[in-house]
Amino acid sequence: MSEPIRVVVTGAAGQIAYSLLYIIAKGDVFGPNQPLILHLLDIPPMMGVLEGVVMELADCALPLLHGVVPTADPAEAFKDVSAAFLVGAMPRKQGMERKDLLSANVKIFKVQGEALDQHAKKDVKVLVVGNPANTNALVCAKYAPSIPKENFTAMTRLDQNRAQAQIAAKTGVPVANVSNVIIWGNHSSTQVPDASFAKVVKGGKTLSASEAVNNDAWLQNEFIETVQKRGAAVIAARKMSSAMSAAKAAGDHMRSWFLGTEPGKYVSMGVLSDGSYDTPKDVVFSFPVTIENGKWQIVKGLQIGDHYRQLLEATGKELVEERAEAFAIIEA
Ligand SMILES: NC(=O)c1ccc[n+]([C@@H]2O[C@H](COP(=O)([O-])OP(=O)(O)OC[C@H]3O[C@@H](n4cnc5c(N)ncnc54)[C@H](O)[C@@H]3O)[C@@H](O)[C@H]2O)c1
Ligand SMILES: O=C(O)CC[C@H](O)C(=O)O
Repeated sequence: MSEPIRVVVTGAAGQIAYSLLYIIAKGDVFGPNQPLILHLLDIPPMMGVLEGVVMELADCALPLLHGVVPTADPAEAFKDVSAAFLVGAMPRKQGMERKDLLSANVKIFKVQGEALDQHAKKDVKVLVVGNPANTNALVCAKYAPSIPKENFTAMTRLDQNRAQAQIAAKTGVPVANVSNVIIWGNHSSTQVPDASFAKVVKGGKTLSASEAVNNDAWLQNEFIETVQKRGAAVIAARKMSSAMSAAKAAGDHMRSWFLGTEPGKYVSMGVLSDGSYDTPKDVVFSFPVTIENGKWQIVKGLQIGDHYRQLLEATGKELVEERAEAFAIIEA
């Protein structure tokens, strides 16, 4: 068995962390032979709640969990970590606009970028879950200049999982039989769920999603809207933001990053745009990626249809606007 790695989860006393910590500590993310020391960061008023979470982690009696460090001090939380799940931020509640989150949350990611820069391992892999996730990841990367920019990513895996689940339900196959659905752009209602290159295994055959669904109008309209609005639908029903599914997706994202993608398959991640597919550069944009040896690469050369091209433009425009707003707030 290898030496334990240090993994930080911020917002550790919150909803998403409550599911995520168990997923990580039982070995679903870094593999069954990788022991861990979990660093749990939250704000001072939440230290009592965090104590309860620490008790429960102990009571789970998980063999891979070699230590737990609960703290309200970012320097201690980020010390020597190899992986960072940045969950801690305010979630949107009913009646709040997504833009309200920008002013509430963006400064957290400046502080945490600086703390990562000073205290984390230089090859730390950072996943931003806290919303607005793409722009928060951009801010975090900017304030951690000693860590490579490609080590900062934002979560669109929940959108990918939602899209896969919609296609599985429509075609009557288990969700694992659906692959290569793409999420382009921002983790917001402008995101572009795109099944043009998706595959569905049905009746022993591998089909395109278009063949399997046999309803392109559904794929180009209702499917896209359902996935774009799924987070809001969960908030309306639960009166709280998605948590169990968000935790599962965070685990999936980091697992793919550490352990790689399967041959012929790709996953979607918010990464710093290099301008591929005519997207704006220097925003964190979700692309399809393949991953090998801990390094992601944008899948190139896909032929994007006109319908999707226009949607990609709109989500890119939103990210450019968010970037301007975020840095205006930070620099004010
Ligand atoms: N990217 C996605 O797909 C996705 C999906 C679901 C939720 N989210 C976002 O994840 C975030 C967390 O959601 P939640 O439901 O767990 O919220 P929550 O309110 O239950 O928990 C958030 C926790 O973060 C803590 N926190 C606040 N500021 C902090 C700071 N500076 N440092 C450390 N901890 C801090 C809070 O005290 C709280 O315990 C929200 O912004 C939500 O919108 C993203
Ligand atoms: O605030 C929202 O609209 C979405 C919350 C969360 O990011 C989700 O996708 O479930």
